[in-house]
Order: sequence, then C-alpha cells, then structure tokens
Amino acid sequence: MLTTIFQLSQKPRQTLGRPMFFSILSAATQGAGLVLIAPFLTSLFAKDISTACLWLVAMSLVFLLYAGIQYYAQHISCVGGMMLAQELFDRLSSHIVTLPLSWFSSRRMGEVCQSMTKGVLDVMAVPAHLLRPILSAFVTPAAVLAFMIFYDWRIGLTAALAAPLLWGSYRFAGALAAKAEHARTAAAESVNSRIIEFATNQTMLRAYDHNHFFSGLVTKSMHQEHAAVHHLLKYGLPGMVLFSIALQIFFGAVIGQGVYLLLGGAITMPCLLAMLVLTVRFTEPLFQAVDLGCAIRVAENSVSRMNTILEAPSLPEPRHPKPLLPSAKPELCVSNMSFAYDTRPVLHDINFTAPFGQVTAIVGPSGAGKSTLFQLLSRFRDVSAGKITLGGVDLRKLSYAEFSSAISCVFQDTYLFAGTLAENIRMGNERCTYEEMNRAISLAGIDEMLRRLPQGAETQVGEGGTALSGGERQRIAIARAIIKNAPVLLLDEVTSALDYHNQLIIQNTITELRPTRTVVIIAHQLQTIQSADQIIFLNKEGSIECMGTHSELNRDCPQYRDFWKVKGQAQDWHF
Ligand SMILES: Nc1ncnc2c1ncn2[C@@H]1O[C@H](COP(=O)(O)OP(=O)(O)OP(=O)(O)O)[C@@H](O)[C@H]1O
Repeated sequence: MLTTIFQLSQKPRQTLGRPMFFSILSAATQGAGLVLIAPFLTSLFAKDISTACLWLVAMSLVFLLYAGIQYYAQHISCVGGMMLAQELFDRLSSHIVTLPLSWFSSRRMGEVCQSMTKGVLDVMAVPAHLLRPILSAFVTPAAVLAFMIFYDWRIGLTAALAAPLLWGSYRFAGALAAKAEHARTAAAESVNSRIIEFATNQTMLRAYDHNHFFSGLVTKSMHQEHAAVHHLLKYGLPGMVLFSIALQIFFGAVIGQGVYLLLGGAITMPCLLAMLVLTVRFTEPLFQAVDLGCAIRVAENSVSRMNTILEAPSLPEPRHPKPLLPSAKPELCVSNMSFAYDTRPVLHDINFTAPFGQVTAIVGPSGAGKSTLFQLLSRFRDVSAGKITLGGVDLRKLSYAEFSSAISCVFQDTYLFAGTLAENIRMGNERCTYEEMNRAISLAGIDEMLRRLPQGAETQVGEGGTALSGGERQRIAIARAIIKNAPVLLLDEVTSALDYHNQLIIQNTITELRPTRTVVIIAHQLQTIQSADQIIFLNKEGSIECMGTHSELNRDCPQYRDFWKVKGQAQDWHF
C-alpha cells in the first residue's frame, strides 16, 4: 500500500519519505533504549551499583533522544498527512472534471462522495497516525531481537524462530478481514448514494408523499451496512484471536527455554529476567500493530477505490503549444455524426453547420436526441462516428482550456452556487468590469429584479439558487453566459421557465448578441425559433428530417408542420 501511496503522491518525500525515515529512526532509538534494560538489570543484580547507574544514565539519554525524535516524527507525519490529503483531494477533483458524463451515475456519486471525504481522511491517517506505530511494530522488535541474539543466542534463536509464526498469523488475520472490509466500504457507498438522493430529491418525494417509502430504502441500505460491519467483526475476530495465541506461544517458548537454561546453569537469573523484560517489550508494538490492522485495511481499500476513479479514462485532452482555433468567428460544423449510448444508437448521420452571426435552432419531438446533441456540441460526450468541428478544428483536438474559452452554455437545469447573485454571474468571467457586469445584467433582463431586492446583486441565492424562482435562475445563468463573452453560445431550453414578458426579453437579447456570436438553441417554443436563421428538425429516429428557416420548413416539411400543429394544440389546451 505504501508503494501505491508513494505513486499517488506528487511530493512523496514530504508526505511519506521523511515521516517514514524519522519514524524508523524513532523506532530504532526506542529499541536501543529498551535493550539497555538488560545490562542495567544484570549490573543491578550483580550489586554493581555504579555500573547500573551508568547504564541508567545511558538509558535515560537514549530515551530522551527517542522522545525528541518521536516528537519530530509525529509532527512531520501530521504535516505529511495533511499535505497528502490536500494532494489527493486536488488529484481526484481535477480528474473527475475531465471524465465523460457517461461515467457518472447515482452509484458513482456515492463512490465519489465517499472517496473525496472519508477516503481522503483514511489515507491521510496513514502518514499522520498509522505509519509510526506500524513501523515501530517491525523496527523495535527487530532491534530487540538482534540484541537478544547478541545477549544470549539460544533464547534469541527461539525468539527468531517464533517470529515467522507471528508474521504469518498477522498476515492471515489481515487477509481474513480484508474481504469483509471491502464489502463494508461498498455498503457505506450505497448508504451515501441513498442519502444524497434522499436529500436532493425532497421536493419530488414530498409531492408524492414518498418520504416514508424512501427513508425505508435509506434504512434498508443502512441495515445492509450494519450487516457488513457484523460480517467484518465475525471475520476479523478469529484472526485477532489466532494472533494472540501465536503471541502466547512465542512468550511461552521464550520463558520455557529461559527457565530450562537457568536450571541447567547456562544462564543467570538476571540474564533470564532481562530476557523476559525484553520479550514483553518485544510483543507490545506487535499488539499495537494488530489493533491498527483494521485502519490499515480501511486505508488500503480507500486507496484502491481512489485508484479506480483516477484510472477511469478522461475525455482525451490534447495539448498544443499554440492555440488551434484559427478564427475569432468560429462556426460549428457537424459532419456525418452518429452517437450511441453504449450500444444504443440515438443520433444518425447528422450534418449541419451553425454559422457565425446566425441563430441555429434545434427542434424535434421528445426523445429525438436534442439534449444529446447539445451535450455533444458542448463536448460533455464524444461522438461515436463522424465529427464536430469548431472553426474547422475537430473538438477532440482542442484543449479543454481553448474549447471552454470559445463556448458558453446555458443549461435546462440551472444550478446556482451558494453565494451572492453577483458572485454567480461573475463566475462567467471573474475579471469582468463593472460596466460589463451591468450590460450582462441588463441584456439578461434581471436589472428590474435586482432593483426589487433590498440587497440587489449582493443578495444571497442559497444553495442551488433555492431563494430564486426558476425563471430568475435561468436569467442569472444567461447573464453568466453573456459575461463570458465567448464567440459560441449554446442555449438549452432557455425560455422554458420564463413568462411571456421575459421570453420576449431573452429573444431580444439573442437578437442583440446574434451578430457577434454563433448561437445554437434547443427550443421547444415556436416563438423562440421563428426568427432563427436556420432550424434543424430532428425526427423520432434521431436523424435530421429537414432543415431551413421556419417559413421554408412550414412550406416544405409536412412533419415539421404537423409537429407545430400538435404542439400548438397542446399549448391551447385549457381547463
Ligand atoms: N444517459 C443516457 N443513457 C442512455 N440513454 C439515454 C441517456 N440519455 C438519454 N438517453 C436516450 O437517448 C434518447 C434521446 O434522449 P434526449 O434526452 O437527447 O432527447 P430529447 O430530444 O432531448 O428529449 P426531450 O425533448 O424529451 O428532452 C432517448 O431515447 C433517451 O432515452
């Protein structure tokens, strides 16, 4: 596991190397201090008080040195642990943002949440709290064992022969619990996923009075986690018992041989006492290691889960020394493009160009693939066949930074971050001037709304923008996209949450932005797209049925005409 953490860390010397070095030094000094007990006891029993005093002073000095090294080791271990936690968090978050959307699912939310919170803390505990006792558990007994062999080779040899038995039972105890620990972590992730769903879908759950039903599901997954913990205890306990038995055998063997040698006159009583004291000190760190075994396995599991996330392939991110986009007025071009979710084809042989300075609208019946096309244009997914180019460059060849600076998106589900309205708008361009901000606010039609709020743009929007209406959230998102000032503007259902008055404002905004942007809109409202320069009409099969202006399609494309007729009838429905 340490090798894996070494590989995961970008500064392994600070996070693990130095803590390890000083932990080993501290354990070796502890071992040296412990072995001095033997000559001290021997001199004491021989009534050689002055030599005993000398050994006592030597022992005190070594323990003083040990205390100093241990303090320093503890300090740099904690610092190393915190650095490691920060590094892992940064690595995970910067990798997650490069993953294709297809990687995310409800189950994965639990995995990501668990890895980025508890997982990071579990791994941080390795250098911060576990490394030193675990290393002591090996280094201190090894130092004591070396001295025992030196002091009396027969007792030392017995201890050395018993060591593999201890090591074997330690490994066995670990292996037994590791599998159960894996199941427990999976169960904990499942609980996390359920809790995230429970907390984020309160509106729907209340609307359908399903809170009781869903909290039952949460409770069920919690019971599964409890069962996994019981399972872990069941499998962890026999290993620990076996290790304790192995320790008792070891202890018994050393005592037995010591007494045998004493009775035969081969060693003296002080020598036996010194050996027994050393044996006790030999076993102490081992007991501690078994206690910490569970924490080590938890950290091992967390490391392996983090690796699974970090090894998930990112959307390819090409790097170029120079920007590739040749034009500041790029057009979006979709050529022979098809897309499938896994094996399920959704879009077939799509061909169209969205020119600069024009508005291209994408319409079609539900399930035709409009949102999928939007995700492909905004490169949240990669096409399965064909290509999408921006300014003549394949999107897959553009770096994330270059692509992102060329495109701004407004999504159907607008999310605002906890903070002020101004902060949320400024996310589009943190360096925007006061004038740019005001222009975006006015273009998005939120100036009147801001005037009504007592704190204006400094009003807190709440997490997710809960303090605002759907339409207000959408207009803030539009202001955020305008302020970014990217040459391509992608809008998904922007007017869906707006009343007629605000729809008109947004349409005027689009008209005003049109000369300086390539605008692509996914629209469900007839009035939104009537003035579009080009309409792409997708059919139920996910192919382009026809394209042209509204009047051209109305004249030449019966499916388009029928589509709006049915939609118009639906809009005219009233109770
Ligand atoms: N993540 C996904 N995995 C698998 N299939 C999906 C996924 N998302 C959408 N689909 C399927 O792809 C097809 C197109 O969906 P899409 O959401 O793009 O249609 P749409 O035209 O935007 O529909 P609507 O107007 O109802 O929002 C649908 O049949 C849908 O079931």
